[in-house]
Amino acid sequence: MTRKCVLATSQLNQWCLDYDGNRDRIVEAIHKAKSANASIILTPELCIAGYGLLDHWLENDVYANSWDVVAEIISHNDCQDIVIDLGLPIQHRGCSYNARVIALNGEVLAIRPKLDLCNDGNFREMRYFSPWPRGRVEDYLLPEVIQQLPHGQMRCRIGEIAFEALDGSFASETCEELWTPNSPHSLYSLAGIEIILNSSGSHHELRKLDTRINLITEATAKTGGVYMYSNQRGCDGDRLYYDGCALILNSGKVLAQGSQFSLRDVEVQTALVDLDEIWSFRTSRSRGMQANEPSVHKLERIQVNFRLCRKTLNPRARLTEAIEPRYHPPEEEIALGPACWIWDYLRRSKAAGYLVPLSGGIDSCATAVIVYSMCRLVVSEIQQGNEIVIDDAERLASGEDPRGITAEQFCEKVFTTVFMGMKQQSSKETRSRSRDLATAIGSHHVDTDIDQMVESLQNVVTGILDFQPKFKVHGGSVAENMALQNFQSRSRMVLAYALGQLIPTSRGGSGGLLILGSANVDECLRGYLTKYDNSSADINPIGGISKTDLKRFIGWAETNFNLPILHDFLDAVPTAELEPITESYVQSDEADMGFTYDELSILGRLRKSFKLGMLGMFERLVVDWSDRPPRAVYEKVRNFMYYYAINRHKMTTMTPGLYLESYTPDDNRYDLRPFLYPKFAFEHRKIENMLKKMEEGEAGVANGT
Ligand SMILES: Nc1ncnc2c1ncn2[C@@H]1O[C@H](COP(=O)(O)OP(=O)(O)OC[C@H]2O[C@@H]([n+]3cccc(C(=O)O)c3)[C@H](O)[C@@H]2O)[C@@H](O)[C@H]1O
Ligand SMILES: Nc1ncnc2c1ncn2[C@@H]1O[C@H](COP(=O)(O)OP(=O)(O)OP(=O)(O)O)[C@@H](O)[C@H]1O
Ligand SMILES: NC(=O)CC[C@H](N)C(=O)O
Repeated sequence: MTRKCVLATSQLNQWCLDYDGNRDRIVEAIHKAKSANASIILTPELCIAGYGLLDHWLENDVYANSWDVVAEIISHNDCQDIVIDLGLPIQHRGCSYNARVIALNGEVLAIRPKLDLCNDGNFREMRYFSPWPRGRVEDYLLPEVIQQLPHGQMRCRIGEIAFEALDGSFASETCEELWTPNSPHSLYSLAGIEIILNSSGSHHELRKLDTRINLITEATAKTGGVYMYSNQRGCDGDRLYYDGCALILNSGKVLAQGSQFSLRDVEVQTALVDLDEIWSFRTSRSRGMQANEPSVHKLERIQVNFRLCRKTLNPRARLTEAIEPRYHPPEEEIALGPACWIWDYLRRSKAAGYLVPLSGGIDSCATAVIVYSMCRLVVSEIQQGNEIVIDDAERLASGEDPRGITAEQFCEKVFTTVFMGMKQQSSKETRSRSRDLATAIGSHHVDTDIDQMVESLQNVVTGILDFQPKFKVHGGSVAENMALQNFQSRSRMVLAYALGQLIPTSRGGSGGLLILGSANVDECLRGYLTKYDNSSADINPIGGISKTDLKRFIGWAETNFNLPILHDFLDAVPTAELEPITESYVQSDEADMGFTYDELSILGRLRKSFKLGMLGMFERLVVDWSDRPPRAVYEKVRNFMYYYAINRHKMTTMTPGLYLESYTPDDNRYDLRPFLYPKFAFEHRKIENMLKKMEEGEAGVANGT
């Protein structure tokens, strides 16, 4: 005898507060699962309202609306005869919980609130929800909308509960619970539970997927049993891209894996498993001894009068075989994650397209290539007949049928790039690199100069002050030199917004373009940007990426997107081109900053970690940069911290950027450090004392004393 059953998990592109859309996507997933003969379907964390509601979780409406949607789903014709595990917020006895409703045939079997809330980095669950105490189970009074369903059900159990169906058992754990040292799945496994359902709201970070898959693989390789993982996908209205990747594992082996980056709103993964195999995996004596601990037997179980192993299954059907998990290299993650995020943003904001001020440097080039990547994904989905993408693309193509369109043609419709040069400052190379990139990706390109704008501003200022500022190369002071540079960079921002507002109309369409920013993390931390220049935009797909990773991405795209022009961007010397080019002087970013980009990435990484103050940074780098004299290391740290401190105020105005690492500098949502700093005199004194001892020690070694 075997106990074969089909299990289904899902990844859904939910949108915060889009109750109707979210419900329809959940019902579609349930329909797909049933068509595959599944007996359980798992959905993402808090998927009824969307995971990233943030302070909306404080509104009463959200709780009531979520129950309305539960009632609609569990009484829907397509949602019968299958166990449904749904994510929603719950109010109970004066507290709010992040919870799951487990339902079957129009009845709520129980509610399972989250035990370990996620409160690190950008997660703020403790601001809205209380963690549910382990082991507690009590009665829950169901809302009227459920009481009025045909079952007339008044109450259900709420708490840490497992379920025993007629031929198999299952229990839920929610996202962060998997990431904690004492995960509940260990207890459930010792209690003999065969299927764990993990419903998640987990966002994409570069190089994170292997941590997620390793956690599940190690957990199930040790405990045995099936582990199902469901995750939200897409941009649900904020700075995160949730990266799906729904999984089904059995005892350490991956059976099914959903895509991590795709424009599909609903994806369902299924696997045919034999629950009897789990028993053969769990025969060790040491496990048996632990399973007899009294704590294991306290787990409350709900009896479910339902068979997971459907009689209609073909007895000769093959069990799902193990596969190798798929990981994208980080370069490809940059190409795909931000591209999916900006597609959701574009279709949901109903804007007419994007505009990128293209300078001929790496950062704006990377942003432009991400938009091109979005166009490639859209065209590929159109070719595969994705009706939702076709509808959105049709709107963006001013009503033209997008079937048969190429990525470059679509790019021309939705994407404008603008080179805004200055006659004395801009080189031929940056202008032609920008134009050549635009031609290669197909963007609608504007090549213009801003001399007139800048001169007008300069004339107004000169008139007011009765003073003519000069560049450094013409004998001007530091303040004059800086002001003249900032006239240009801030004028570009004004022109970018003016063009963004009018380009669609001037081309016979309507609406406005969203301006994409392209400030990278390292330059932000150093403050190497002008406040309210093109670093200020509507959204920034590369706001969470370091310069080093961006360069690797451009190298990857050169080959994988067949864009030879990208090689020229990699070879170019980074320059802001804000000072006049003379026979003997060309401005250089690295000379201006006082750091190479590699040094900046290292210093920036230490600042991003939140763990080290100035002293800690010095102590770390004096070891890592052991080939440099300690005083030279100190100078780098001291200068970096000087610029960090005087420029930190700029971070309060950073463009909302996609979080792609466990850090972004933008708008103090992630980085809650202040923006006005003293001069670190205390730290300087301390490090000077340390240096004195180090230098005396080194001199002593050199003298042999
Ligand atoms: N403590 C404080 N709290 C709040 N605001 C403060 C402030 N201190 C200055 N400010 C404000 O900030 C202004 C100064 O900041 P800002 O206007 O940005 O100007 P600032 O930082 O002085 O200069 C811009 C810097 O960015 C560099 N840059 C510009 C453009 C492109 C690139 C490139 O990446 O290639 C580099 C440029 O070389 C220069 O080092 C002040 O005029 C004042 O309004
Ligand atoms: N000549 C230009 N034409 C159009 N946009 C420009 C120009 N110069 C700068 N920008 C815009 O302003 C942003 C900030 O300029 P900055 O010189 O700081 O760029 P950067 O940090 O060197 O990066 P990039 O590699 O994009 O040049 C650029 O990313 C770009 O979007
Ligand atoms: N929603 C959560 O609990 C997130 C948990 C976990 N840190 C993750 O990123 O997947």
